Amino acid sequence: MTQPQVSADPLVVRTVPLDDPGDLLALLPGSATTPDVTAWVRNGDGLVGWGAAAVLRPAGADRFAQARAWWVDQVGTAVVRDEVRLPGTGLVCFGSFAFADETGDSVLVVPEVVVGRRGGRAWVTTTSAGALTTTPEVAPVEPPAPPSNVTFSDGAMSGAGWESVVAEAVRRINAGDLEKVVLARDLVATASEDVDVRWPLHRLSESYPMCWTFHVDGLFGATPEMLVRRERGLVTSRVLAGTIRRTGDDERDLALAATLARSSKDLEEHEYAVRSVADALAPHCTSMNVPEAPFVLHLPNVMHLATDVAGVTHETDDVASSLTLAEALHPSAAVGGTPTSVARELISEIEGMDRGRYAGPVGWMDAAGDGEWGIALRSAEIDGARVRLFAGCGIVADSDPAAELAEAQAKFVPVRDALAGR
Ligand SMILES: C=C(O[C@@H]1C=C(C(=O)O)C=C[C@H]1O)C(=O)O
Repeated sequence: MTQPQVSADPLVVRTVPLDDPGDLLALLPGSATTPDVTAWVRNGDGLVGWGAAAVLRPAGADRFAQARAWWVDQVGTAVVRDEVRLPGTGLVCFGSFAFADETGDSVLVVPEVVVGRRGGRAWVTTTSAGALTTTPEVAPVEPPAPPSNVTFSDGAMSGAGWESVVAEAVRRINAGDLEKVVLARDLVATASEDVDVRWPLHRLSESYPMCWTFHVDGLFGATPEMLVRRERGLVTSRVLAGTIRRTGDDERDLALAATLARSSKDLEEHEYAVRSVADALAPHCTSMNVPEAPFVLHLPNVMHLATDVAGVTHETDDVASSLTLAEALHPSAAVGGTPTSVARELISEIEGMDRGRYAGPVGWMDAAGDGEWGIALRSAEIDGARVRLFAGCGIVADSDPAAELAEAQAKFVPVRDALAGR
């Protein structure tokens, strides 16, 4: 296990207002010189960062507890001057957590520079251990180069191999072992040179502006699913489960959306996911609103059944509150299954790969306990010239392996396209 790194000096943090810096992603410096660029952007708003003033690499079943303890320590010792005072100003960290308890490393990073924008207001935060640094100039840099000569190949399993794993899961469900399990597969993209993560980030945020485009320590993607957002006591979660592929023909897609909203298989799968989120949030909330029926979320590649769950939390003195909630929710039935423990065991028994940080919480938090933790979906892990893409599907009693494979293919599309040149 990687030992947690604790910086000895307290963090010195300063946030000042900024004139509109334009496209946040265009500010990220070249990844060859600054590998630690971080991003969390949706519809043009969000946070981007670079450099690492403090880093923690927790692992194992208590990775969230380690992360919380570290954050409580950082918040308790940091010297902060915040002239903007919005969620995401002052001391902030980005994080990305392993899906499983047994495998994979997680990471939390406090960037040296964070630039944020929210509702027409922008700011820059500088953080360093021990001494105050000067506020850097914030300006767009040279755009990144596209990945070169990208080829794709199967990851741990071929499509046919994965279909037989799905068929095995359907057998287990019909034997009464569990109700739902989410199974994923990976795909490997290989380029002829190291991939600059800023390229796919730009492409993803352009093509999927309604999703949260993220990058933390090599894991990037554009997720449509918000595990939990906490903002001044208001807690929200966007639950997705139940998917249909788009055809590109708007009229036909509308008809398909109506079919999705009536499909008992998809409604059942969705219900498990909503229930798992509502049950996990309930102990942390004084009041909650769980809509009775889902809406259909239209994305360029797929449509999902979606439910926005909202609640009010009474846990106002927890500086890691958003992470406490993310831990309580992970893994929801949207990425694990029902019952959770049986589904987790089945995933590690038959999926045949390590998910790493795919399908784990990814996002940011500040020193007030506010933050946003998405589920790292439509994502990939970048390692030099090699990029590992992930996609998964919820399997229930009447799932068809071939249809699930096609659904997984559709979920690879965002990152696949983002790795292509223009
Ligand atoms: C597991 C993934 O997606 C999840 C599974 C869904 C489904 O099975 O219908 C829909 C949205 C996500 O909650 C993925 O994108 O990899």
